[in-house]
Amino acid sequence: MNSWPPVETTVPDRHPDAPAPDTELPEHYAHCFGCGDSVEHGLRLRATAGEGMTVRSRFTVTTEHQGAPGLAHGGLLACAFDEALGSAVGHLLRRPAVTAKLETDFLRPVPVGTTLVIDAHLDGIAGRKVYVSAEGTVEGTTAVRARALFITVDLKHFVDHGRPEDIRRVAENPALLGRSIDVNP
Ligand SMILES: CCCCCCCC/C=C\CCCCCCCC(=O)SCCNC(=O)CCNC(=O)[C@H](O)C(C)(C)COP(=O)(O)OP(=O)(O)OC[C@H]1O[C@@H](n2cnc3c(N)ncnc32)[C@H](O)[C@@H]1OP(=O)(O)O
Repeated sequence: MNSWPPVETTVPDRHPDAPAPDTELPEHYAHCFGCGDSVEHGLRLRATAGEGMTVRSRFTVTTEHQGAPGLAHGGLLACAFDEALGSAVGHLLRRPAVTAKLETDFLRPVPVGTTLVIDAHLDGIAGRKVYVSAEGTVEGTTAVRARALFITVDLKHFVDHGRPEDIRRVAENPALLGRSIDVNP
């Protein structure tokens, strides 16, 4: 296995405004496929802040998430990890960030009807680069591991690149961003 993080990093402190351990984390965007309650067949990940630089997420696999009969689609599992890892970065650092690289190891199939518990850990930062990893277990057995590089960005990143009508909807109704992000800090 390659060394991780792949570059020299420092381990940051939790942001002073990071949610306390055991706090249930809100969805970050109502229309997010990973966590949004408005997305009918979305993953609806639920997350809780952990101790130190950790966040625990849970994803229950439904019939809409199949790739093979009765088994979760690997791409959707990767999506669940993207969300879980991004949630750790966003909530613990209180900074917007986007995924630049995401790698997954699928060790065991994940059946429909089971809940994957994803423990994400923020491993280190180097400038704008944030390295984070996670392990997903089903009934105590490791099923998926993932590692990712997130890059911190300004909120302007989303305004510049997002579809204008969606940006406008959020500006008109900031509640779409849940309680995670203060658009007028
Ligand atoms: C007040 C705020 C509070 C906030 C907190 C709220 C709580 C929030 C809770 C929850 C959060 C949400 C959870 C969501 C989870 C899902 C996230 C997603 O799915 S994001 C969508 C998919 N990803 C994209 O769309 C990115 C597309 N890519 C880009 O836009 C650019 O490529 C970007 C921004 C990633 C980098 O572009 P550049 O121009 O800004 O910067 P450059 O110089 O290219 O890269 C910076 C450094 O990173 C390295 N880098 C970039 N990409 C790399 C890669 N693929 N592999 C290795 N290194 C890479 C570069 O080599 C450079 O390194 P060197 O500083 O020179 O050492």
